[in-house]
Amino acid sequence: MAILSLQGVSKNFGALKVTDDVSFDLAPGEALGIIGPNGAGKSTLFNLITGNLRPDAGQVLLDGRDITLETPMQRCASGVGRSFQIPQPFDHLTVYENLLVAARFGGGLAASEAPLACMDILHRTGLSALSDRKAGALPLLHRKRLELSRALATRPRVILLDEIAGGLTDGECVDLVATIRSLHAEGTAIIWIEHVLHALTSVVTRLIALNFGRVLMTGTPDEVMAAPQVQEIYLGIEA
Ligand SMILES: Nc1ncnc2c1ncn2[C@@H]1O[C@H](COP(=O)(O)OP(=O)(O)OP(=O)(O)O)[C@@H](O)[C@H]1O
Repeated sequence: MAILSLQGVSKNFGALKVTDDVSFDLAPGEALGIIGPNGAGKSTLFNLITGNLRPDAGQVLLDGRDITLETPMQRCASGVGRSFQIPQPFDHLTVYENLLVAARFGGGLAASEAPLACMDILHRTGLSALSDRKAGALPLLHRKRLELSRALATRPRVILLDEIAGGLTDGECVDLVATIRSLHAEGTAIIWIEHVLHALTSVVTRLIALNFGRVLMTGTPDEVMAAPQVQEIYLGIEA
């Protein structure tokens, strides 16, 4: 059974149809990429999955259970974690405190077990040495790492990554990809929105191309990237 399913999900902002009858299944442990031009509705799709937005039509299912009307907090507790395109840490808290909040209130960890779990995650994402630093003082790479760490601290079974590699140098990107790969290897299901295609396609086994809120194409990364309609709309290449 799919861990996550979208069934005919649509969302309008006024007259603008931002998500248009989107359906797909995510298998347990699958790594799925989502691509599409700016404004295609990628982040909106994440907001519909996490409950930050309610769809106008369609259903979101987790483990076959309809969660369409559940709050973001309920979905997080059920195992849906996310990172935001623009990192959203509590700037006035330290890196460690940010994780603690995510682990206690998002991941439901007890006060006795959360500290060790947070230190493990910080080690894994390369932030241990910065655990006492205020989140608001971190440079971009470390803010991205913190965003990923916060998502991990909620103990997700499905993690949604929104442009986590954007703005990083090639070297920084390699490290981040290694962390995401290790998550995938452990069996965490991943949906990753990314414009840095070489990073994305080095991890995901399936791609969905979105355009004007609709699924334009689904397939292996090679199939989707080679498709004339994808090249035309996404890469600006005339077919
Ligand atoms: N809360 C909102 N109210 C009105 N319009 C919105 C809202 N959120 C997004 N939009 C519009 O919906 C469209 C899709 O936005 P979305 O952020 O989902 O696109 P995206 O594919 O993630 O783009 P990008 O690659 O630039 O991040 C855009 O035209 C955007 O301006």
